[in-house]
Amino acid sequence: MNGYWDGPKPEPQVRTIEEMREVLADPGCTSDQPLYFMYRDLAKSESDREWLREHRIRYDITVIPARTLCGEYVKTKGHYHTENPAGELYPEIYEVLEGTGHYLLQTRNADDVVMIEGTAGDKILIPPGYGHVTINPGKEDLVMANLVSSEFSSNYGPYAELRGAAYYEMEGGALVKNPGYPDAPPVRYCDPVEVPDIGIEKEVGLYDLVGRPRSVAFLNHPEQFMEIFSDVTGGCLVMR
Ligand SMILES: O=P(O)(O)OC[C@H]1O[C@H](O)[C@H](O)[C@@H](O)[C@@H]1O
Repeated sequence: MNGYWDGPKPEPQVRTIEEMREVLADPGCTSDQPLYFMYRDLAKSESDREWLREHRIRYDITVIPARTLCGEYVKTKGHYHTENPAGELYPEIYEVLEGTGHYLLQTRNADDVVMIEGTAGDKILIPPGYGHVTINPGKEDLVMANLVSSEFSSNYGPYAELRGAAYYEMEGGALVKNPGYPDAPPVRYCDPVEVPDIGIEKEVGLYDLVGRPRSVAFLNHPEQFMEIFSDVTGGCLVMR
């Protein structure tokens, strides 16, 4: 992540293949290398850290090296988010800093499966109600940042039980249906978002939203933003 972060750099959390085995297309695959690196709860200064804490927001950077595991592109483990006090599931927003990301979203009962491709500068919204996996389908590292409520936690159980997301992306780009989801519909495709109303734009880095309460309020109060988000995705991402 050198070049994308000039603040204090903590030790990353590292995902190993052992933690990922149950969600891989080939659970018998072996690798002695770490799969991806998560630099969580970053802040460039003490005053930024205080602001992030006050507004209950976390900024993270994740680095996913370009590799395949027994023919499957390396991806994140996959999780759903918990509910906020208003009963809405927490959303999240990503920014691609380098490389290409395939964000594979699915509803809790997998009756909607959506792929969003992002390259440098693109912002990818994970709306309330969707779980997500990020895949690096490229030949270079995928470096991405995210803003998310510091109050949320990740629920990995449903992905683990069904052995991953509804589809596996294999080398060359083929999407192979996970037999654990016999009724999953075909993948739909949506685009990255811009939400100029609240200052989320391609040329504005996510970290630049630190210090702008209006830009990040949706992360803790998604229930107040459902219409805006439905509009900016042209209805492609259904708010649930
Ligand atoms: O938690 P995983 O499914 O491994 O996905 C990895 C990512 O998850 C969340 O979005 C976190 O906010 C990121 O810090 C992390 O990099």
